Amino acid sequence: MIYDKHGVLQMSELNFGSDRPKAENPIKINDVSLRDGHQSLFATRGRTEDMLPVAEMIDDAGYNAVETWGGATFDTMHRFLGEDPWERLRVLKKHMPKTPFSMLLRGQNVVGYRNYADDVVKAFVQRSIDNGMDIFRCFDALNDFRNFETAAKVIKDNKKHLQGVVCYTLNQPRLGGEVYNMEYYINKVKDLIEFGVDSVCIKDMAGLVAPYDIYNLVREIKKFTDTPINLHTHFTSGMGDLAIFKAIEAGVDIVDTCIGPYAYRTSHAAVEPLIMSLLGTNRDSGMDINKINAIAEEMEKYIPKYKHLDNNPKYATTDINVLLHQTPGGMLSNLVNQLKAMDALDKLPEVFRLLPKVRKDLGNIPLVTPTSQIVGVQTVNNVLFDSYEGEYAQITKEVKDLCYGLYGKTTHPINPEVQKKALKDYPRGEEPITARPGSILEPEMDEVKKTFGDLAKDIDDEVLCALYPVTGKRFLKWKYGMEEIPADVKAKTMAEVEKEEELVRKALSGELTSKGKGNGRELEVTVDGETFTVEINDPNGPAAPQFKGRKKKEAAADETATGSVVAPIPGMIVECKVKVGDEVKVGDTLVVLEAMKMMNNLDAKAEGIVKEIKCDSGDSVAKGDLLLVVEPKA
Ligand SMILES: O=C(O)CCCC[C@@H]1SC[C@@H]2NC(=O)N[C@@H]21
Repeated sequence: MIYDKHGVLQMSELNFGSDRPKAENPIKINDVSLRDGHQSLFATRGRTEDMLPVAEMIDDAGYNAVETWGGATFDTMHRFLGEDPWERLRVLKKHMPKTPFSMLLRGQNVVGYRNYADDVVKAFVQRSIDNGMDIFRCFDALNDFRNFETAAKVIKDNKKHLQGVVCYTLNQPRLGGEVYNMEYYINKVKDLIEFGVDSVCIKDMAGLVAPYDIYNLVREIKKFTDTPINLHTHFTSGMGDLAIFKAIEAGVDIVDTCIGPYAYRTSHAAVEPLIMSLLGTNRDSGMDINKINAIAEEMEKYIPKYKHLDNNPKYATTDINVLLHQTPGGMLSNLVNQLKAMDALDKLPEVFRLLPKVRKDLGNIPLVTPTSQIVGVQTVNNVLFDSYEGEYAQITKEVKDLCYGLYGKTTHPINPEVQKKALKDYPRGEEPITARPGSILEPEMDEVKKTFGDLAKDIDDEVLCALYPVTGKRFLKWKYGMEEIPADVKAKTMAEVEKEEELVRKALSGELTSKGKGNGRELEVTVDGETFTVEINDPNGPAAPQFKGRKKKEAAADETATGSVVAPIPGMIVECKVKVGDEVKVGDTLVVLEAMKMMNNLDAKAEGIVKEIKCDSGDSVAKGDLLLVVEPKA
């Protein structure tokens, strides 16, 4: 008896434990907290040390699989956290030997933002397997499955699980093109099955799928295949839980969830209500809610370390606007941060307004890493540079590559005018290719070995450098003690986090004096001899104050001097292409600047001789920083 005579639910009567009768067709549940959960909520900054306390508990909870790696984790770990991504995989595997590990692999883009050569893809997948990976959720941002071929072969040769992904997106009716419909998705699923995948994932990376749409889609798929179907959706619009429920009703086999503290907003449905909602039904997961609850309570303890990374200033946990701009959560927070750094946050509405147009220009592609980044950043460039140089004045290298066909086949043809502009003087030629991109890319691993020499001590180091040459090199110097890990990269203890929170509290209550950043929103405070900058958000507003870290001295840029080349946007110097004394002509590339993961060539605007160089590979630069001086020809 679950209800008493008044119809009131008697919780004590429910058998919450995993010893309850097994359901007819139990839903299989994945946990994605340790990868997509913190990627979606906390800019992928989750540290291994905060995963270990729950690792064994998660391993014991009866999940189908646990997503521990891939996506943006590889990038953020070595770049921002000073952590070796391979080591995380090994350590987690030691603590979680029972549950299969799953990773998000961006097909030929691996865990980066461009298509890599086949030898890099092979080496990466092989080392992932050797280090403990079991299930490869393999996707391509254009749904061009030729980009799976190289990775799939290694996965299959090693008898690991290949989960093929169809990226789910919506039409933008205002802009025409009704391509993303039932027929499209059914054909894509059929293509995957023919490809030989072990399971299929419908990946709704932005949280767009409506409950009845997924219901109908799963029903249709179930008519022609027994291949297990996995739904991955985000909560963002608020439809996530409803979509999962309808998919379960339609017979979906596996769903992705997060544990409470890492769930909702731009992340995923929480596992707890799902387990409870299905209890006693034919799709009961069989999982023990008490075990999950214990994990949630442990995870809560570490949230103070990450709360400041949650950029959402709103009280609402849902955002229906995502159905219009369709930008995945991970990309949204990136856009906001970058516009902030450029003092251009007021341009965000304009970026959202133009984003669908840029998406259409670039072939009406799904927006998922790296295309979300490529389209988002190009839109930012169009907004910021448009006023004085016309649309597409600063085209990123990745847009040029996309126009050339280096990412694969776009859903619709690219706007010919944009394509022509992008491919002007493109080094591989001005005529786009139609072949599988990997088939024309020259091998890269030998060059990596030569370039990094003794610094890369093993194949894992080499693969890291192949994927991320500049930040990879910097990371290896930290790893082998050749350079000190900067303070803002090092992990903070809970005591330090608490001290920072205390500082912010004091700053807000007026106990600390402002050293006047002018606008009254930043305070410089000294505690125990250390100087900190504390950014104060509107104390009356809903957002928490943000701790910004140790104050850095920055040289003022000489923006006015003739021949000065300054950073037009903040970013990181990848390469300075010239040296002092070089003669340059208009259009010659002087510097390659990475901004928001995209490469921008900064070209000479006038003829002259390079007089001074003020930047080096790996330098972080702010907007307006002086990079070099070119003395104009008389
Ligand atoms: O924080 C960083 O700088 C690293 C990640 C940046 C890009 C992420 S990757 C996942 C998400 N999707 C995108 O297109 N961009 C973000």
